[in-house]
Amino acid sequence: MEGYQSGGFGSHFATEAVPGALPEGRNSPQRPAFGLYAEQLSGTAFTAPRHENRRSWLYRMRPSAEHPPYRRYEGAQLFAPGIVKAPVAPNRLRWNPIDLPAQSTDLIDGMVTMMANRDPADLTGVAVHLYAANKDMQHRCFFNADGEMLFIPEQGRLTLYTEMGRIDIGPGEVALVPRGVRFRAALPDGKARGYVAENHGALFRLPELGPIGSNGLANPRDFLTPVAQFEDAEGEVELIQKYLGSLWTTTLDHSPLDVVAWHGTLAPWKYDLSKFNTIGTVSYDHPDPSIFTVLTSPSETPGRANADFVIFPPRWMVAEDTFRPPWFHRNVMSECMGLIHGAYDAKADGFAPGAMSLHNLMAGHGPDVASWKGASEAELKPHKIEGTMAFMVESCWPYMPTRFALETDKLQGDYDEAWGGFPKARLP
Ligand SMILES: O=C(O)Cc1cc(O)ccc1O
Ligand SMILES: [Fe+2]
Repeated sequence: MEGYQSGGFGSHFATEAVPGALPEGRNSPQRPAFGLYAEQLSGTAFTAPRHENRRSWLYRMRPSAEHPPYRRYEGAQLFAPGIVKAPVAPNRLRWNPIDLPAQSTDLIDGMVTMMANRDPADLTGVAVHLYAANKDMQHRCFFNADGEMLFIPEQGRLTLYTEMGRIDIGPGEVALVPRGVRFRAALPDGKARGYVAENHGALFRLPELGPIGSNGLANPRDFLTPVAQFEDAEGEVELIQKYLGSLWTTTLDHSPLDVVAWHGTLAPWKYDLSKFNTIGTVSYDHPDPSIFTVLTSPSETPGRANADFVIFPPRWMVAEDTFRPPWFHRNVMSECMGLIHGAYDAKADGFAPGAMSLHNLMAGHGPDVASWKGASEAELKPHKIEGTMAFMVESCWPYMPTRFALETDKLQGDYDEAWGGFPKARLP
């Protein structure tokens, strides 16, 4: 845990990389130490209720206001290309994993937007991207004005050098970079592949626990926030941002990762999914997957999430007289799924690590024929599902796939066959 603060999800953190850099007793002294510039970074409206209010104060070597105008960024052709305007077919979709790039490609140029819903300017909705990269971001940084980014690695570690400190994650861990926070990514394994959920709406938070009580699911203290770490670097640095759905670039004469100290409640973090306290039935029936919610972004309608980040971790299955895998269902919410490793208990075939699926609202789905048959005939002993980690980004807004998602040869043309050939029920 060296290099991280474990004060708990959403805590008020305080950290300085140089002793004396963080002001005491006020946010904006007349002359901050060492000539640093004080800057407030808001994650919620100034007037958001206190328990939801998130902001941090950054003490940096130059104000981030000092930059030339942005112009359109012409790289990363598959990142935020805009959503196809054509009517969206009500079909279930599934994609094989994307290839690692043949040319040298960093995280930003290796981003591939698969689907999104709502316009980022509506301050709601979510976009889901894949990434595949084989090069560190060199002399360039990125930030997302459209939302917070949840990184979900599937292959290869990521080192995220952010304005607010450094985060190292690998497959099985996730990391969040708040809206607006600049970062660059290095790939310690030389290559990396994974998923990103980009949330334009209310900030991800831990779900209410209701009758579960005061412990369980993702426990607040397992979220790790970096300590301040900065770069005092002159020389050209390209700064790219995603803003209202498109990419923009400008050139600075220094690294924007020059925050020497910061304090506040808006901060990046990482979380090891193996720490999730998974709760399930110890009697009968398969509970709704909301019981596996790691993070939720509420919409304005109570109980109806703008985005839920849900995982399907290793767990004991003990339910008696129960069809144990996910049941057949039609959901008013829309479900985008991915797989980090292992196999998913509702899909015997065709859903490999790195793959993605989309079951939009009212699409009938559930176990494929082989999973249904296996689970219907299985002897119901206690059984441990091991070595797996699938996830879902569930949203109340139906997803629109991008043109790439609809045209790529990774799209499985035969996905509907997963549910072909169920034997008809025989009535007495
Ligand atoms: O469709 C899926 O595989 C995800 C899912 C899992 C589950 O256990 C119950 C409902 C659900 O949508
Ligand atoms: Fe589902």
